[in-house]
Amino acid sequence: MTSKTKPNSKQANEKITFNVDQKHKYDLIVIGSGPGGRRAAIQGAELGKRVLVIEKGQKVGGVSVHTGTIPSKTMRETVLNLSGMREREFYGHSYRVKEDISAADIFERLNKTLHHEVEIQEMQLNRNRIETIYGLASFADAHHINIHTELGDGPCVRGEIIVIAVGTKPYRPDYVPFNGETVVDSDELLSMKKIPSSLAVVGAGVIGLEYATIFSALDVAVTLIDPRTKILDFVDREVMQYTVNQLRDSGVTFRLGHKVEKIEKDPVSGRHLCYLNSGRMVTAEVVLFAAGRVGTTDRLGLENCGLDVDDRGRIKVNENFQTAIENIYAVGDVIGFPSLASTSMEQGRVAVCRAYNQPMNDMSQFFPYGIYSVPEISMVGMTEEDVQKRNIPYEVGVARFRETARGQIMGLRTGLMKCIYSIKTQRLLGVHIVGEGATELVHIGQSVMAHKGKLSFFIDNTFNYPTLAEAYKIAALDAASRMPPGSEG
Ligand SMILES: Cc1cc2nc3c(=O)[nH]c(=O)nc-3n(C[C@H](O)[C@H](O)[C@H](O)COP(=O)(O)OP(=O)(O)OC[C@H]3O[C@@H](n4cnc5c(N)ncnc54)[C@H](O)[C@@H]3O)c2cc1C
Ligand SMILES: NC(=O)c1ccc[n+]([C@@H]2O[C@H](COP(=O)([O-])OP(=O)(O)OC[C@H]3O[C@@H](n4cnc5c(N)ncnc54)[C@H](O)[C@@H]3O)[C@@H](O)[C@H]2O)c1
Repeated sequence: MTSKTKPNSKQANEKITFNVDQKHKYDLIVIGSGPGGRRAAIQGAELGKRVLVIEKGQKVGGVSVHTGTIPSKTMRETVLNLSGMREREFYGHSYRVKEDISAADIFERLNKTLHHEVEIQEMQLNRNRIETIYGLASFADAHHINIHTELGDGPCVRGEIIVIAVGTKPYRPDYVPFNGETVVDSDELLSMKKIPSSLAVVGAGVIGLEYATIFSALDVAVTLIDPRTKILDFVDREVMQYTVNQLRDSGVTFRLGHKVEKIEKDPVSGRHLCYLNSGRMVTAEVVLFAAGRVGTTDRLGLENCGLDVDDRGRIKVNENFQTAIENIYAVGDVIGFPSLASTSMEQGRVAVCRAYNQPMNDMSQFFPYGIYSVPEISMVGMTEEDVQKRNIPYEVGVARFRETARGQIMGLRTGLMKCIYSIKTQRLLGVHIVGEGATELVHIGQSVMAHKGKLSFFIDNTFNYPTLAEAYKIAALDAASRMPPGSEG
């Protein structure tokens, strides 16, 4: 189902007049204070506009700060530090920095990080003289928004331009007996009181994989279930296979090609039984249901401004992030792929620049993707499958982190970088990394690609030594050794 403009009965049949005093009239209203909304608001303020942000939560920051990016990454960092996992190649697999890591250990650091992050974001909004009203926004028409606050109905506000940045929430189908403690979604996981002995993760998307591997690093017995046999299909297959093999080695159980049909609590053991369509069963103390997310559009009153959503609550936009209604834009997760904090921010900036006809460059086509599983995966550009589909003659260069001096010093036995080059032009087409520091290392490849850089860049330039970045050089030499003669580009 696609999004389309519906003739709006209220707009079409009667002209409603809203009594909005001057104080409540804004050039730009942004609904939602996540990465997309925050960046849109700041861009508006930088253009000298009077800006209001409406946020239904109690603090600014959105999913990114409160239940998504920052909490999951803080949890990962805490687990890696306290478990001593990074040092195990040297000190043995039984090495632990702290025995019996508790939920309190994890959440203490989490709360500090979140508090700090909210403070920074509030300061940013204040510094830019952006007003914030806490309450649920719902459209009265294409320019007017009612705000429902905790105390009851708040003011009706008017915006010339409106940016919807309401994000997503976990998908919660009726057949899953969520109870907030032992059958949870990814938001509820963050109020966990104790670390379970076993965890079934339903859905091997990015969220499922990240949490499955974080809990596995805590010595929890983890089973990851997904109806697809090819998980994370946007990741290079060789890199994904390498990752899955490594995870199997470290004890994660995969049930791929299996769909969960029913979840029940076993009255005797108190554990949960996940019935799979194949007839198999997975038993675990806690079930994390992470099988996708839906747009937070259900209480937005979109019908009053003539906007429609698809079956996952998402809003359709054009290349300027403009919806079917001229003065309304939408950015971030609510418009769908790629649903990243990083891309949402950029969309917020671009949407507001476009709304006010500001001259600007197009968004770069090369955005990196970082998956903070353990080990982390990151990539930019085309996968090997992409170049094959496009019939581009290519060569691949591979480097293993253990081949670098820095990798040896760090005790890395695993970690892989795969670089894809065009044979014809020698340009770098894609970088795929799995292992320590992947999400940082990928930006070197991104910069080279954005400047149309070639294989020779990595061969001719000096890199710091010892670094993991040296892997780029090793991979380039590997690719060069297989390039057909006369293909210097
Ligand atoms: C577990 C998890 C881990 C993630 N990890 C990463 C990562 O490592 N890297 C990465 O780039 N991305 C990550 N993401 C994705 C990232 O969090 C999102 O892409 C990003 O938060 C989307 O930003 P947004 O501005 O679209 O909206 P959100 O951050 O979802 O914020 C939307 C805001 O709108 C508010 N709102 C909703 N409806 C209304 C209304 N009617 N009125 C007023 N306010 C409203 C909400 O309260 C919320 O504060 C992760 C997501 C999850 C769930
Ligand atoms: N590091 C990051 O950038 C990061 C981290 C987390 C989340 N995110 C963003 O959040 C978004 C949502 O992530 P997600 O993992 O919830 O969704 P997703 O759509 O990526 O994955 C959902 C998975 O659940 C599976 N599934 C569907 N129904 C199922 C069932 N009944 N039983 C078992 N499995 C089932 C699907 O096959 C799919 O693999 C993503 O688009 C992602 O971009 C990004």
